[in-house]
Amino acid sequence: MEGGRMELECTMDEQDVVVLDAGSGFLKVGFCGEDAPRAVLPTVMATATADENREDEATAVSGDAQKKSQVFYGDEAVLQENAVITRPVQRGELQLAAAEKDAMENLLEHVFRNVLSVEQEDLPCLIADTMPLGQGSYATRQWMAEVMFEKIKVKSLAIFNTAALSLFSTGRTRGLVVESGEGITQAVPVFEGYAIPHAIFKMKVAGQDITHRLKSLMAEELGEPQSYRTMQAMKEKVCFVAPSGSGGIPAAASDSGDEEARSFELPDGKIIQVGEKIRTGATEILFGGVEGEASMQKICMDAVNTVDLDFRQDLVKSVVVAGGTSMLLNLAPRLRMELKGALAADLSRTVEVVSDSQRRFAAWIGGSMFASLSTFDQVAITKQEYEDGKADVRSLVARKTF
Ligand SMILES: Nc1ncnc2c1ncn2[C@@H]1O[C@H](COP(=O)(O)OP(=O)(O)OP(=O)(O)O)[C@@H](O)[C@H]1O
Repeated sequence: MEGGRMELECTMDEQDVVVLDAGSGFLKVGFCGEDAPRAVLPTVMATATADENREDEATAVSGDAQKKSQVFYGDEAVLQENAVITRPVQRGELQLAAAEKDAMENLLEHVFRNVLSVEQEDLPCLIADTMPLGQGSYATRQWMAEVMFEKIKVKSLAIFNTAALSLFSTGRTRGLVVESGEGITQAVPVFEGYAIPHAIFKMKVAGQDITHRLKSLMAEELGEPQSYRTMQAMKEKVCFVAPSGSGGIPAAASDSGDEEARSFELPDGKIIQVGEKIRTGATEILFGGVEGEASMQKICMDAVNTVDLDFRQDLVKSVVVAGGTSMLLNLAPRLRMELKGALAADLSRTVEVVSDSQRRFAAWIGGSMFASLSTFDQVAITKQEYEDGKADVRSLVARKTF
């Protein structure tokens, strides 16, 4: 290994390993060795009370004999209007309340049975977890292990930190991973493939907050509110990061440039042109301005300042952006500029922000690559180990997840 980069020996195994990354917004799932997830669906379950008079609905009978409830997952779930919506992962953490656990378990069963259409039993599985291994993640990892072995009946299970996997997808083992998804943005120092828990800094400002900010800016502009889904699509199409901060954009922005890049079709068919102030104003919250929350550059600085002096150069040389929100145009150069201005001279000179083309699904892709290696079998918890360690699954996940 040289300078934190390593040779990736992708020794393909014959076996299919299911690779799963369930984020606050989207669940990514597919098979090892593939370069993209087979399916990406909202991490959402909706339970609607069905109209009793409608005979044509496929229903699940609830406890109440009078009522029937219908369950939807993913894209179908977010479209439901009069339904109880459950989002089991919030701000990057699997919620352990009964309703959320129930939703996650059902969602996993749905994914294995209907989305992947695989024989449910006896498949190895790799799960990406946003929370690093440590006290805070033991309970969720224990619950995941129980569900995967007892309900999904996997053959073996490995759980890895998303940041370590994202870094792995770039061929590096040392670096500062800046993950920004739907619910959480975090700066995670990774050393020789391991996330360093005490040096992780987070902020609750990510894709969902940009979407909400855009929603309110557009409601003012159009005089009527648009749905979250519409605003999410608009964000992904027209928003970008101001190269040098909001201060760099003139008050009366010229709105010049590519007309296609700033136009968006509303659900009613009307095509609007979105001004530069809105396109960059919504994303500016990543760099400060949300009360009580840090900025992307602050969490990076905190992470760098928390690790050993010897390791700081390695970190700033490989600041790797990952997650859906890192797809925003100009995010990497802006972060580099902010860090250059904030770091001490010796570190500022070497700072480099890596923005791979596959960054949106970096954690999933890293998982897909790792699960293809022959070492996967050596690190995964086998069904036998789970059965033997059942009395203390917590200590099993503490010992055998990463
Ligand atoms: N091209 C794009 N431009 C801007 N944002 C994008 C783009 N593509 C995806 N996103 C945003 O990325 C977010 C989803 O990213 P990702 O799938 O990494 O999050 P997650 O894993 O569900 O959440 P988290 O990691 O926070 O728990 C959404 O907010 C989505 O709108």
